[in-house]
Amino acid sequence: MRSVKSYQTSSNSNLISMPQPLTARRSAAISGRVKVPGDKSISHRALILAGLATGRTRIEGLLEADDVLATARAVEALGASVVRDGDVFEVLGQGVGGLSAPDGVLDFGNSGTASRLMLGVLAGYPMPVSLTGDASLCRRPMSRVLKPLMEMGLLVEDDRETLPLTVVGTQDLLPIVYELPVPSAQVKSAILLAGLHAPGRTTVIEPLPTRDHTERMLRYFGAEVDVETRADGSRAVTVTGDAELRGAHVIVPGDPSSAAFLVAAALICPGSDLTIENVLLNPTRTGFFDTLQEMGADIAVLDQRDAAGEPVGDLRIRSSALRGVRVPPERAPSMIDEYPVLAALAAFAEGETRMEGSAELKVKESDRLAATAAGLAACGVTARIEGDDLIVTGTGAVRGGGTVATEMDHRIAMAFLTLGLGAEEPVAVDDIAMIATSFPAFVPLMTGLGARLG
Ligand SMILES: O=C(O)C1=C[C@@H](OP(=O)(O)O)[C@@H](O)[C@H](O)C1
Ligand SMILES: C=C(OP(=O)(O)O)C(=O)O
Repeated sequence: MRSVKSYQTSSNSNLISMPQPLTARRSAAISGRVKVPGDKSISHRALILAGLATGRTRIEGLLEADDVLATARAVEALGASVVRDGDVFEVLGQGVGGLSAPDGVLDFGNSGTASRLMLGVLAGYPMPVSLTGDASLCRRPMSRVLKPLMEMGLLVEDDRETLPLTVVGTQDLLPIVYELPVPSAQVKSAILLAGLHAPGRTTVIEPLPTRDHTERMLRYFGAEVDVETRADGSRAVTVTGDAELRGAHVIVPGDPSSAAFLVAAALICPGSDLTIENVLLNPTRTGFFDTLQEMGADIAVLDQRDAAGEPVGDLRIRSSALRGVRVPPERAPSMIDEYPVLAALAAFAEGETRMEGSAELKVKESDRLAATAAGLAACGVTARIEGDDLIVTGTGAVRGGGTVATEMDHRIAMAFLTLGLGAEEPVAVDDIAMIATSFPAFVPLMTGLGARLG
């Protein structure tokens, strides 16, 4: 058994390291049968709920990437124990309300999800806790979670709205009804986690459905959660407070946001025939696959099944000629992390792809609208930003030949390495270090399937 405290990660140390550039070259078929690592969103939630549960939780398939290890360390720093036993992570939780003050600052590295969800947890504890992150995370907006949590009773020192910050929670949290001003599963989840400590019912109203892993997993651990879907498609999610969570057995399915890069590579490299096993197919996460099917992609879903409360299946992808499409704004939450790789694919399609209503992309690890448009321009692809929309003009072929600035963003790095596998000239990215935040095995896994990366 090994405690997570002994895991060293590359991104959250804030050490200045040398950039690690990498080049992608035009590749032949991407073929074989693979599994992608565990879903990042579900992995964060499994660790957090396990820490808040009484008794032992066993987590199979946890994503071992820097973002998730930041959550694991925070859960440990707050008094739960997290140990690895072979392929399974075992968490001994302290119960809702049973966590204790950490010795030092909680460092969330590059992870928006870890920091925002933990702010929701900390709202219920009357103790000062300081949170920080890397340069990218310290630029990202925290007011979106602090505002509702302050309505519930959280205090924030110095009125700060970005990390680093110090917060003090309370045992007397107020339950609230809160309508999300931005479609964000992180904000919804932070409020629901705080609601576990509040007496009565805490409700989050979401005009557009966002990923619902927190709701599903709260129920799985024994909390009372009601979801009402209204005629206009909005959802009211209510958690009943003073909840008790019981340790559970969680099985984390493969991450569709990581699978997206493999799918894209198989679509653009001629002669590919790739099967990805055990991919999470929760409908709040499948907007990318739906869009690809509209673009003419040959993707078959095989053997749909249930894995501990989440739908999963195997995907078989064969290389395909793609056509440009309009991606409507209401689809954005179900594919929010897949826009950079969709934009890369759109470059290989015939005709224009309009990705509408992508404002949230501006506040991710980088401004992904700007970084994607700049990367496409560096590769000779015509793309423009109109307001919150990204428009890519595909011609069926990509020149490549450029160096892409990844802006400390793992998804920009992986999207442009993928694009390079189909481009005429090699495509370099300036730094692959941040890939470790979500998909550390990306390069060896892709290389094993036939990708020319080096
Ligand atoms: O709740 C989650 O696990 C996530 C929600 C999304 O962020 P927002 O809530 O900011 O949209 C997504 O971009 C992120 O990668 C993971
Ligand atoms: C946006 C992402 O993650 P987070 O918000 O957790 O940093 C992502 O993984 O693309």
